[in-house]
Amino acid sequence: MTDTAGIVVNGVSGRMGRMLVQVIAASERAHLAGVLERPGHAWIGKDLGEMLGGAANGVTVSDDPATTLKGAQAVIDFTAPAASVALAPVAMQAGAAHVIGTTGMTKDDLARIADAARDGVIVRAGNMSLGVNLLVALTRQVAQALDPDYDIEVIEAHHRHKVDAPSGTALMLGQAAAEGRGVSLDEAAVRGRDGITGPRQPGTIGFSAIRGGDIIGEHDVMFAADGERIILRHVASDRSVFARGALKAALWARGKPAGEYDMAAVLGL
Ligand SMILES: NC(=O)C1=CN([C@@H]2O[C@H](COP(=O)(O)OP(=O)(O)OC[C@H]3O[C@@H](n4cnc5c(N)ncnc54)[C@H](O)[C@@H]3O)[C@@H](O)[C@H]2O)C=CC1
Ligand SMILES: O=C(O)C1=N[C@H](C(=O)O)C[C@H](O)C1
Repeated sequence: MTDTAGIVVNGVSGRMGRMLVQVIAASERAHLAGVLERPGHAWIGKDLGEMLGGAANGVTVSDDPATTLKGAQAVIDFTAPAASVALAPVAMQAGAAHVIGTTGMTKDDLARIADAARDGVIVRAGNMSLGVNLLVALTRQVAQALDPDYDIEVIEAHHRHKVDAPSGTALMLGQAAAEGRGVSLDEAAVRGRDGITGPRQPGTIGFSAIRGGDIIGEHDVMFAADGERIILRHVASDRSVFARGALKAALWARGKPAGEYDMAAVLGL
């Protein structure tokens, strides 16, 4: 146990928190060093194994990050923007890497995370899967290769519980398309259309979001021109792809210089 990396999971009762507990349990290189939930959550002070519907496992759910992170290699955090922003300096102070999968951050949230990363290692990505990070690289390459008269549209679909749009992944894909084309995403983005919108403005990058049922996460990048369309697609059929990527990031972070990294760095893409 002691020669494996101690990993703390934040937001342990959530969809990703539960998946991370399973992925860490299956890993030969990591063990669960602690679990966190938000203050006031019904699981605080309870045994994690019992809360998950099984036998007691001796891991108590805490709402005290500073204490729980002592001695841990990393904390993996798929929660909410305010929670991740608040945790970042605490993780840095504890000497733990902070792996952030949380999406829906504002520019101010991102600036605060970048600020915290001056004191330690943060790995942050809107999507931790290998497949999506490859798709990001392909999107940049295709956008660079095509003339600007190929209209770029990013279409994403997620489950009914998702609270942010466009998804973090869609924004990564849009950013890659903008970089490939040599434009600013802030200037090119068109987010959703409704009513008399007028014809499509040349050079824009459109975003559309679908929400429904239990869709785990689907992303298309469409390059549409007169006479043809190219569509790059990723479909996640199991949340373990995100959790495995996050654990890989947590292990990769060991000994890295302070700074904010993305999954392209972790995966060597
Ligand atoms: N980057 C990636 O690969 C992925 C990112 N996500 C993102 O991760 C986030 C969470 O997604 P889900 O697990 O589906 O949501 P969820 O709603 O199922 O879980 C969120 C958990 O965070 C907890 N939480 C909220 N505030 C907290 C605090 N202050 N301290 C500790 N825990 C706190 C909640 O109680 C809940 O258990 C979302 O932003 C989602 O977009 C989800 C999947 C993959
Ligand atoms: O909320 C989710 O579920 C997901 N969120 C991430 C995003 O916003 O892109 C990644 C994945 O698609 C699942």
